[in-house]
Amino acid sequence: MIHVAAAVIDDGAGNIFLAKRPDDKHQGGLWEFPGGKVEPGESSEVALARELDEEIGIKVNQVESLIQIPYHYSDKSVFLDVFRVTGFSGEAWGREGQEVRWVPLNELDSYPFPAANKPILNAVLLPDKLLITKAYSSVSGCISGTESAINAFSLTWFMLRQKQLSEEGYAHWVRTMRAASQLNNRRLILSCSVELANSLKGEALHLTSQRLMAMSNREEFSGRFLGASCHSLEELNKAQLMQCDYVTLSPISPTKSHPSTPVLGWKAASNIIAQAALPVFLLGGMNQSDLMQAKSIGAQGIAGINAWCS
Ligand SMILES: Nc1nc2c([nH]c(=O)n2[C@H]2C[C@H](O)[C@@H](COP(=O)(O)OP(=O)(O)OP(=O)(O)O)O2)c(=O)[nH]1
Ligand SMILES: [Mg+2]
Repeated sequence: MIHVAAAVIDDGAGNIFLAKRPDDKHQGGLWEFPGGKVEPGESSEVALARELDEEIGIKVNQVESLIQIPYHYSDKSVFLDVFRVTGFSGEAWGREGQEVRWVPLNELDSYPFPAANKPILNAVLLPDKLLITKAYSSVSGCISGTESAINAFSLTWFMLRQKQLSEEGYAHWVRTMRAASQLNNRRLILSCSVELANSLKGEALHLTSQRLMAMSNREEFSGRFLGASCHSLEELNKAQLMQCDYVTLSPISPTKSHPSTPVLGWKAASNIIAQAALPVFLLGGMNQSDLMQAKSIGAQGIAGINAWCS
């Protein structure tokens, strides 16, 4: 297994730094997050700083772990240890003659990357705080409640979970929310059947663990982001088999919405995340103050219904 440290660098204005791999190298001609092999005895962070100096001429002074991905190509196996660079000095350029580019977030998906990079893209495109709507009795109440939580916590994504609604009712709420002024420029994750999500042309769908376990092929969903609720390693493995783009892992701590469900706790969550090569949101009893700890055990971030109440 070749241990590689790679960097997601943003310019603070929503652009990500990419470099093109030379044609004659492994995965040549494809775009990459700059970085390279970790040398024996070197830590990933030290390797990252060395590689970014060598390849793109910047001095890194702050990084945050983003995601770790073991991947088996037919000719070699790599372990990508991916960091978000949160502080650096100097101006990034192609110091080895490679083509480089600052790419807007919404164009990242159109670049050809090595196959191992899909989870990195997902980790970059998904937020670290995810709102799951509580049950509302009217769509107008849902819109105003969701808008105020989104504004109060600067959220960009929300999942519309309304288990009390029929499929018809859910479709009606989605259409109404899409027409609503503030919510239509946030990213909506549907929580419904695959069939309904496809007919609503949803870009993102969250599966219950039952729907996940019943799914037989990723291609059943036609949108970009497929997520699923997981409560165990078995469900996580199924989510990875279905090439899910992210999962939620729950319940981490006791929660108002599921008071009698036994909790996983942080230790078990951390062990499950270590087996995950995709972004994991911790769910259940989470609130804002848990975000740092969640990231420190390798999670993408936190999700919650009651996490976003001031
Ligand atoms: N840097 C980087 N490597 C990636 C990405 N995705 C991916 O599959 N890889 C693979 C390709 C290579 O097999 C390996 C990285 O090796 P590298 O060629 O960058 O190594 P290096 O910078 O130390 O270069 P060299 O001294 O071996 O020429 O990881 C990515 O996004 N960034
Ligand atoms: Mg390299």
